[in-house]
This record gives sequence, C-alpha cells and structure tokens, in this order.
Amino acid sequence: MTTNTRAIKALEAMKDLGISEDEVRPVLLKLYKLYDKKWELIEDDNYRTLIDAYFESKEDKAYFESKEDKQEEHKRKAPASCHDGEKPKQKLHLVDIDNQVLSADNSRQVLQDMKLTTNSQAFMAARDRKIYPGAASSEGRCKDPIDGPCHRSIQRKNMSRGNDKPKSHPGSVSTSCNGSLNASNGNLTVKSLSDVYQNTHKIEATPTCNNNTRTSKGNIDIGSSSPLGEVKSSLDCDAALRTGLNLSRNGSRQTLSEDKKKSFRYVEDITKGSENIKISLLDETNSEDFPKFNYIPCNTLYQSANVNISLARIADEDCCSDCLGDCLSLSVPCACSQETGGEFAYTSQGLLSEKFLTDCMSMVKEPQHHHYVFCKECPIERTKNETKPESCKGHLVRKFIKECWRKCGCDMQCGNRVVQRGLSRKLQVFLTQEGKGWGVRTLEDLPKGSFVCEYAGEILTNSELYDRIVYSTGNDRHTYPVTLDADWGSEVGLQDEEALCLDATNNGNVARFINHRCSDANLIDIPVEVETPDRHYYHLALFTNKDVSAYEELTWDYGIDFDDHTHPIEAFQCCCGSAFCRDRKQKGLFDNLTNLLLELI
Ligand SMILES: C[S@@+](CC[C@H](N)C(=O)[O-])C[C@H]1O[C@@H](n2cnc3c(N)ncnc32)[C@H](O)[C@@H]1O
Repeated sequence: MTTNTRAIKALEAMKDLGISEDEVRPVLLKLYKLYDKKWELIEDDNYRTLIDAYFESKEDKAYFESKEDKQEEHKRKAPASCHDGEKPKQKLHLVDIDNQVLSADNSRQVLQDMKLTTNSQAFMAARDRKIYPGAASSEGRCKDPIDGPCHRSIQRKNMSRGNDKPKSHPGSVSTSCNGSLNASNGNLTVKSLSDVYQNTHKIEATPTCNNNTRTSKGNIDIGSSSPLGEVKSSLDCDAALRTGLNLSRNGSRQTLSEDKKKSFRYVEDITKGSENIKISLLDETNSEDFPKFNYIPCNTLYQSANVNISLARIADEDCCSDCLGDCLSLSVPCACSQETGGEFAYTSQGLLSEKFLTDCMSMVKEPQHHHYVFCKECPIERTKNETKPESCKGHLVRKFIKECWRKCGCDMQCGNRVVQRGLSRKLQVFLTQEGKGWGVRTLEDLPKGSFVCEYAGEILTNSELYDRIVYSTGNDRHTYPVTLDADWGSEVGLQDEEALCLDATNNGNVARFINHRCSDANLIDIPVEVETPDRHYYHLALFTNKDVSAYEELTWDYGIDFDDHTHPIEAFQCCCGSAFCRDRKQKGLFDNLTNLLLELI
C-alpha cells in the first residue's frame, strides 16, 4: 500500500470514531515522522497509537491554553452541574473553547462547561407541539393569546388521578427485541413486547472494565445482557493497549499511565447490527455510565395499543397499485401524493422538497397560525380524570407525508419511500460537553431536508404511559415519550387504545439520544404515514431543516414551554446554548456570566 492510501485509511478510521480529518491530520503527520515512516506502528491495534496521540494532543492543547485563559478560573468557581447529581468529570474538557467565536460564544461555552444546575430528567410542558422526548408529560401545547390552548396529558406522579382504580405496574419492563414482531413491518400478527417479556432479559448497566472479562481481542466482554454490545475501551483495559505505546509530550514512546488508561470508551455499533448502518458511541471523557436501554430499530407494540396493519384497510384510492418502478418519475404524480396536495414531499435526491419543508417549519414556528382540532372527549384529559375529564385543549393538525407501501406497484427504490428504508446517514452517540448528557452527531455533511432517523420506541396508550410515570421512581423515571396526536379530534370519540404515544425510555432507537435545542434546532419532526391509512398510528420522522456539517450535534426543538410554571411537571434546565433559548432561568445565568466576563476584560 502506498503512503497515501495508508494515510487515507487512517483518516477514515478516525472519521468513523467521530474525529475529523482536519484535527487528526497534524497528529498523524507528527507520528509518521516520529516513527520514521513505519506505518505498522501507527496502524497497530486498530490505530490505537494514533487515537491515543490524538486525545493526548487535545488534552495538551487544552492544558496549555487553559493556563493562559482567565476564563478557566471562573469555570472552577462555577455552580453545580447541569444535571443534578451528575458524576464530576475526570478532567475539565476545555478543548472546545478555542473553537468558539469571539466573546459572546466564548462566554456561552464557559457557561456550558460550568454545567449549571438542572432539575435533570424533566417532566415539563410543551408549548408548540405535543411531542417532546425530554418530558414525561407527553403534550401540552399552549394557546394563550399568543400560543393557543394548553393542555397536559400526564400529571406529576405524586398528583392524584381522578380514577383511582388499582393498576399493576406495567412500566420499566426492559425487554429485548427477540421474538417480537414490529408494527412497521406490517405483519398481520403483531406481537407485543409484553408478550415476550418472559423470554427476555433485564437490561443491566454496562459494567465497567474492571468488572468484565476480556475477550481474546482485548475488548471488554459485556455479555449478552448489555444494551450496547461490544465496548472498545481505548485504554481502560490494558489489553486494548497491549502495545502500551503512546506519544508523550516530548514525542517519545512510553507506557501509558493509569490515568491515561481511562481516557475514552467506544462502542462500534449500539444497534447490535439491527440497522442498515452501524451507529457508534464515543465517550471521550470516560465519565458517564452507559445508557441503559434496549436498541430497537423500529416501533414495537407494548401491550394495549391497537395498531391495525392490514392491506385490506388500504383502499384502492389510497395506494398506487398500477405504478411501476419510481413514482417520482411519473408525469402525473401517483395516488399517494394526494396527501401532499398532488406533489411529492420528496425530491429525486431523496430530500424533502423546499416547499414542504417550509410549510412544516411554519407550523413549528407559528403554531398559532395553524389549524387546531378539538376532541369531543380528549383521551389525554380522560387519562387525567376518567370520570370528569376537562375539555380538550386542542391538537395541531399537522402536515403528513404519505409514503408508497406494499399495496403499491412501485418498488422499494421508489423515491416516495424514504423513511421506510431506514437509516442511511452516519451518526454517532457522544457525550455532550454542555451537561445535556448523551447526544447525537452526524459524521457526514447532511444537506437540508435529509432524513436522519425516525423516533422509534414502544407504542403504548396514553393510559399505559401514565401508569409508567406514576409508578416510576428514581432512575426508572420515564423521560422519552412523544404523543402521536397529530390528527386527534378529527373523529368523534377516540378510544383509549387508539390514542397512542411512543416511549423510547427502555426500548428505543438512536433518536432517544437527540437533545433539545430551542428554536434554531437543525432537525424537524414530521408525521409519516406508511402502513396505516388512519392517523392514530404514524411514524415520527426527523429531517434536517438546514445544511448540517459533519460533527455537528443534531438537535430537535421539543416544543417546551419553560415559562409555564403552573404545570406540575418541571422542565429540565436548558443547556441548549441557543441565542433564542426560551429557558429564562438559563438566560439569566448566561447574562450574568457575560457581564462578569465583560467586567474582567
Ligand atoms: C430524549 S433525551 C436526550 C438524550 C439524553 N441527553 C441522554 O443522555 O439520554 C431527553 C433528556 O436529555 C436531557 N436534555 C435534552 N436536551 C437538553 C438541553 N437542551 N438542556 C439540558 N438537558 C437536555 C434532559 O435530561 C432530557 O430529559
């Protein structure tokens, strides 16, 4: 292999880890010279030496810069972490500071690094929409004179419920995918997660390296009960560093210190091979417990939800049985495009059309300008008080995409089948620096309108979700539900088993790691109809609403109303860092800090 090919391979290997070419190139060059062009030493053990050198160079850089940087002092004086009770990081990570632009951004970064106190796992109100995975309250769009009606589906667990009938505790059932058929496959018999509970295992916390046996490859064997599969810990297992080589400050090779042996952990594929593409997880700080959940690539029924997937339910006018190949190439758009006004929502490049995306974004930004429907008897209100439910607070009628499906004549490559083809973008779960916990970033540039992933979890009724929340405690709290209410109110008397939501807390896909960002998030959620013609059940797909560069964090506006103090469920303290952050508490702290910094300059 030529030097050039080997260099490209090395850069690609780093890219898969989430390390950009620009950052790693100088380190690679340094190693190449230092090791006298002996590529084997760099390539050994999956580029272990290069990885170590990269992280060490980051740490060194941060160390020297931090000494000169007065802001550092204020960081140490900073208040508590953004997550209450979060373990302190082993090291202060200052490495992003030099990438920030001028003082305003710097001070924001300082603020983020300070890890402000938060109420953490939030139950909160949503203002604009009824979907927000950061909260257990699964709806709550507000419509005061500005925002529209506001209602809440789930009360804080210590609040009494109108209906006190005893219920068993269905929540926190951790299950594996084994044996369950997923709804989105359109199987005629849909088996629920609870049906297979007996045969499944409880998800355990991923043990630390010390508690684990090691595989012959030197990786940590975390056993079949791990939700994350094989963990490659860069340095915390000595086997991972059998070469024992690293680049010291003066460039000589030396054995790693114990401290350095704990610098980061890497999971190659959290999906356990269940997606089209691997999704890695990188913890550069080695400071956070691995998330406890079971990866499921698509929505799966929990118990009582009624998702009736049968071809017979799809009327002839709701599919395009006579089509062939790619519907997007037809001169007259097929029947499925009727849903989007006779024009397809997708372009031939597989992106959302500009017009469709603009319309959807206007719904998020100005929900008060859009149409609401009101249930005669709202399932959410019924959940709160079965005997005397309050009146419905309204549901936004959202724009849907209708994809071609199995009753259609077109093939799987048809341009009107995007979400059902699953993940295709390189994503990585990583530990955010701002105190938001884990987050998701893209490892490739994503053009505006790209499909990223759908929000997958257990499909359950709102009553089931309510019970989960009521009975959950401590670590078991449910923090990842969204409500599928985009069409409620359009029919009389929605039954409980038809009023559905998704909970990705115990069983979910990569979307469960996507954090909230106020107003200028780079993702938007859009309802997508695939296998069911009614809208009780649909897929919630996340698309980019702007061009997103590789290594940017992917974020989604959960629609939280941080000003709603009347709601019994408190929102998390937002660390989104947006200039448009709606969390005033956070803004106040940010302003104070900026003033402090300005005084010091
Ligand atoms: C859907 S999860 C996102 C993944 C989560 N960060 C994790 O580590 O599992 C939502 C939770 O993430 C945290 N979170 C999301 N966005 C946040 C933000 N902007 N500021 C602070 N915490 C945030 C909150 O704890 C919230 O309840």
